[in-house]
Amino acid sequence: MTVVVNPRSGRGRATRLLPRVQAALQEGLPDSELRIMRTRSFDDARQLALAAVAQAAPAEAGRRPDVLVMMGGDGMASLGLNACAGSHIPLAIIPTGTGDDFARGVGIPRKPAEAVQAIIAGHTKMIDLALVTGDLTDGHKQRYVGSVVSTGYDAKVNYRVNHAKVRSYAWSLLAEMAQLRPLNYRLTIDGRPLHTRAVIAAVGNAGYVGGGIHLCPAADVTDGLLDIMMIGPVSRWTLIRLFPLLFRPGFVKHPAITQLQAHEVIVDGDGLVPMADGEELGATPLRISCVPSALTIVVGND
Ligand SMILES: Nc1ncnc2c1ncn2[C@@H]1O[C@H](COP(=O)(O)OP(=O)(O)OP(=O)(O)O)[C@@H](O)[C@H]1O
Repeated sequence: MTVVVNPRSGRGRATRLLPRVQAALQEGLPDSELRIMRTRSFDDARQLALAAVAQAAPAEAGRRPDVLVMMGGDGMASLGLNACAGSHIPLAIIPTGTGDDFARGVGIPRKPAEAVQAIIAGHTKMIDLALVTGDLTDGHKQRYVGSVVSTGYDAKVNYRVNHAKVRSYAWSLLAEMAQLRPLNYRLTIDGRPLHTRAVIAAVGNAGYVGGGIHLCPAADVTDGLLDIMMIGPVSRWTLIRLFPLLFRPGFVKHPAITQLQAHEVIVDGDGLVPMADGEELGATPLRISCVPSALTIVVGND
C-alpha cells in the first residue's frame, strides 16, 4: 500500500493527521507493507502516484491487490483517479482537503479516521469517470474527471478565487454575482445540438463542486451516464435565492433549471472558463464522455 500525502492539503491538516493515520493503518493491516510518500509539489504527487500504480501488483488468490491511497483534497483525488483509471489497482482517498467533493460524491467517508477504517475493511466498488478530451490546461489532450465539469457562474467564482491575491470564496461569489450575465452555450448532447443561454451549465459524473454544492443532484457514479445541470438566464436575485438551496440535500425545482442525462456532451460557447477539481480544465470545445466502470475505489460501508 502506497500512501501519497499532500502535507499542505486542508491548510496543513494532512500533516497534523498523518501520524495517527499511519499508526491506524499499521495496526489495522499488520501484514501490509506500508509506504508513506510526502509530496513536495503537485507534479511530484503526480509522478509518485503514477509510479505507485506502475509498480503495484494486482489481486492474486488469497491476497488483496496493492492499493494507491491519496491523502489530500480534490487535487490529489484527481491525480489518484487518473493514475488508477483503467488499471486493476484500487484507489483509496483519505480526505484532508478543503472541498473533498470527489469523496463526498462517491461514498468515501469524509472523516479521515473513518476513511482509514474503510481502507482496513477493504470494500471496493467500480465507478464511472468522465473522460475530458480537448486542449487541456495541463498540456495533455485527455484527462479523467471524477466529479463535475463546471463552466458557468460557479466556475467563474472558482477561477476568481484561484487568481485572487487574497483567496476569499465569499468575496468572489459577490464579485461574480455583480457581473452576472447569461453565457451563450453551444452544446452537443449525444449528437444533438443544443444552443442555449445559461448562467450555469455543469456536467457531472458525481454530484458535488465547490466544497459541497450539490450541483448535479441526480448524478450516480454507477449508471454509465453523465448528468447535465443548467440554470437558464435568470436574474441575479433569482440566482441568489437558488444558490444556497444547492447546498442542501434533495432536488431544487425551478422553471429555469434543466436536468438531462447523456453518454457524451461536447461543451462549447462564448467566454466559458471550464473548471474541474478546483482547477482550470482547458479551452472549449471540450468533449466529455462517460467511461463506465473505469475505476475501482475503496468505499465505506453503505
Ligand atoms: N507538497 C505539495 N504536494 C502536492 N500539492 C501541493 C503541495 N504544496 C502545495 N500544493 C498545492 O496543493 C493543491 C492540491 O491540494 P489538494 O487538492 O490536495 O488540497 P486542498 O486544495 O486543500 O483541497 P481541495 O482541493 O479539496 O479544496 C495544488 O494546487 C498544489 O499546487
